[in-house]
Amino acid sequence: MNADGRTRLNQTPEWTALAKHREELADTHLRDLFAADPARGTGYTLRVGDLYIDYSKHLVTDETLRLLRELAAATDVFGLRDAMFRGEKINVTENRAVLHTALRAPRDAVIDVDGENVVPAVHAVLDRMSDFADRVRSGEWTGHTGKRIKNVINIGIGGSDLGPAMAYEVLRSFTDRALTVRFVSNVDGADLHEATRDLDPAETLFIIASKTFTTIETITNATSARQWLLAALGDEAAVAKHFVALSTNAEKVAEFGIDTANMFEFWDWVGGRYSYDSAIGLSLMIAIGPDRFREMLDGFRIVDDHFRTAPAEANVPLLLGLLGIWYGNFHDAQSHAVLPYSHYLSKFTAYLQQLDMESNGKSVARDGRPVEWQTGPVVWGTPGTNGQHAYYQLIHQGTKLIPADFIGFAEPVAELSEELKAQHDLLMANFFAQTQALAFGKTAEEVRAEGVPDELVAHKTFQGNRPTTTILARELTPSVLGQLIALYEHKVFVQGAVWNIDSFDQWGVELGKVLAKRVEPALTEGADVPGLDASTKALVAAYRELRGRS
Ligand SMILES: O=P(O)(O)OC[C@H]1O[C@H](O)[C@H](O)[C@@H](O)[C@@H]1O
Repeated sequence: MNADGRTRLNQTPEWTALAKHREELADTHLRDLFAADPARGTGYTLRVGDLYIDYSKHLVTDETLRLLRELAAATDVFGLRDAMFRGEKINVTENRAVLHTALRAPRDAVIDVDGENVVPAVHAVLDRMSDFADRVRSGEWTGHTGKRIKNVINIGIGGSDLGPAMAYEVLRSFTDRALTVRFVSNVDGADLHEATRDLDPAETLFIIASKTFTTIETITNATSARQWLLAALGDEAAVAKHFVALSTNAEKVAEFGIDTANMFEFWDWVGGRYSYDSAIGLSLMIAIGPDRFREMLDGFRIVDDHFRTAPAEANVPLLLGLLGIWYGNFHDAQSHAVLPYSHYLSKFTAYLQQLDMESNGKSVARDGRPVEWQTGPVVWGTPGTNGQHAYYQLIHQGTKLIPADFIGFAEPVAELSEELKAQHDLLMANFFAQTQALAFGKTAEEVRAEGVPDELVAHKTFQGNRPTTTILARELTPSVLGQLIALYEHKVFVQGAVWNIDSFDQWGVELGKVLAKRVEPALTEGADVPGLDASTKALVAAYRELRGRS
């Protein structure tokens, strides 16, 4: 038993049963599974909202799915889910509620944290954001000199960057094209330089996004942005018209010099990587408008409701989470590829990397004891067609098992010309062809039958049996984006619940931050930093020499 009263995961009978079942299936090929069940292609599918989910090309049978659901039941995934939705402090190491779902709750919902209903505050901020976004979009909110705001720059990092940056890209065709919206995250001065070099400060609004408002990269970039603005406008008072803050920390916002009247608030029960549907989404809301932002929230809510109420057999986030566990814990898969067949989803996987890897990249259980089972996978991927001409070789014929999600849309984006829309069928032909090739491969007999010389047969054979999920929707809309993100949020939740880890803290990012602060004086002043190891010391010396400082 654990300190939290739970049997160690890998000692449960459900785990052992899955390990045994895995052995029994060792020689089963997807070709066999499809041959045995002609209805598999339609039977192994689910719908949630506008999403059609095909999981038939997975190395699973009804029995596998039953055993996986038993594991979920034994680990009380739904119990933890209900505790999350109720606002219980399931982020145990930070003693916090986990309530990103409250960010998209309807106005009349009641969700208490420490005896207070948080929903009215959520809607009050959304209303203020909407009002502000409308004023910027209409030109009513002007810069210090009276010029209209034409450029919006979000300065933030991690969860205060990836969400809005990704969603802006995804929903580009819904944005006000007259506005230039950019995202600066890297403390490398080149990032801010490139984002501002062709802009007029008098027309530029900076949105400083930071949950804590202590993140050194963001504060450094925000300070430089203020200097850039003041160098041009020369008046401290200009800051009030060109800087707004998105944060949970009013004190630090005021300390930085932004009037808290220009601050949009969120709360410690919203994790950074779960925050882009909070005030952190302000840049996105300015770009797409409040109505579309709310459509996106509605999309999130569709999947929240589904996750909360659908029975285990039809629960899509549960299914996707369990499939990941099947491969990561019982097939030794180390990574998970997310391969969108949409140019607009180019930053989607980067966003998921933080969502998944910061949440489930843990090696101690909730009781603080080391886990004896694999936890979160390496998540990676880029838009699929480009990947096909680069790394798909390894997915098709390499030695590693890489389960993958394929995400595609039936309709091209509305604003494309007819000629460009005509390319969509070719895009989607690739989409369908790839999962077929991955699942079914090409046997040596088939290769031989094509007249391939004997010495090349092995090279041209595709083993197949590579599992994929296909996620298909009619079109890419704000609602569909919300649905997709909520789907992955809850998938990550399911996996963390089974693994019995805290998916909502991120202590693993702290050490590097502390060391960076300690190392900096060694770079700038040549200070003798105590505790520097021999390798780092030599590297610092080389750096100083290269910069002509020694
Ligand atoms: O929003 P902030 O407080 O500036 O934090 C920005 C990011 O930095 C941290 O180091 C965490 O790893 C992330 O979870 C967070 O999203």
